[in-house]
Amino acid sequence: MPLAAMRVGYGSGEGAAGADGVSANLDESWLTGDPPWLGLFGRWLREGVAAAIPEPNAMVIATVDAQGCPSTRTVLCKSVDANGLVFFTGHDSDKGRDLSANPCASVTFPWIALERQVHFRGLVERVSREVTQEYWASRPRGSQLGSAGSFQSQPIGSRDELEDQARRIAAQFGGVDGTEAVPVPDRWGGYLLRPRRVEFWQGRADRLHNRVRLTLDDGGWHTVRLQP
Ligand SMILES: Cc1cc2nc3c(=O)[nH]c(=O)nc-3n(C[C@H](O)[C@H](O)[C@H](O)COP(=O)(O)O)c2cc1C
Ligand SMILES: Cc1ncc(COP(=O)(O)O)c(C=O)c1O
Repeated sequence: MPLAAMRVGYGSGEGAAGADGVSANLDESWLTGDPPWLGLFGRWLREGVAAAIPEPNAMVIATVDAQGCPSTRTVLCKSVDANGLVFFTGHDSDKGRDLSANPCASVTFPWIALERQVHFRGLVERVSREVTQEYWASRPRGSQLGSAGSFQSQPIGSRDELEDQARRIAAQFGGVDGTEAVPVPDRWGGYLLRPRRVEFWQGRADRLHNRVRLTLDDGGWHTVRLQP
């Protein structure tokens, strides 16, 4: 089928895997909690988990380099609370360098199977070393060794070289089957995105979608409905 002819209609509820609130129109009254995005975001995330969509906590994050050029890639959101969204990555990666130059990011949860997306934008800061260490300790040993064995976003000559490097570094900590703790590399850690703008999007028929945006200013959170 030609790309130009590929399209899916929204708003029938059929693609939505039984999630609540799909047939009803997204309404400002759904915004509950403090901050007011928290309740609905938590509900949609839980519905994504219940609907077994792949990696419901995956979010596409855009960062901007010192020249003002954006880049996007996917990361996993590892916690959410009233302060914002936490993810973990390499400080020397492209995104880590972008965030040092320009500590602002935008993320999208593309829950297409549920006919929904949520966008966040805000300032990003590093979490404390204690928070990073606690999350690191919860990761499988293989993932710890994978992160320790990779200098994220640096070039490497071949797959074999990457595997040799990872094996060498794993051996320093007793190897894949060892029991010696793998320390968190200094170059790896968590970031907190503190939202100042959040948009909930719900697909509807004939591209007449629902969009509700919340914005934080000195007076608190304001809600506005946007045209699709
Ligand atoms: C579903 C999925 C989840 C990912 N989660 C993470 C993550 O949590 N942290 C991370 O550093 N990279 C993650 N990655 C890899 C990134 O997308 C990316 O390739 C990497 O962070 C390097 O990005 P950069 O060079 O733009 O900094 C994930 C990739 C996918 C497809
Ligand atoms: C390179 C990389 N780092 C970190 C993560 C985050 O996941 P986890 O901490 O669950 O390993 C991922 C997930 O895909 C990843 O690909």
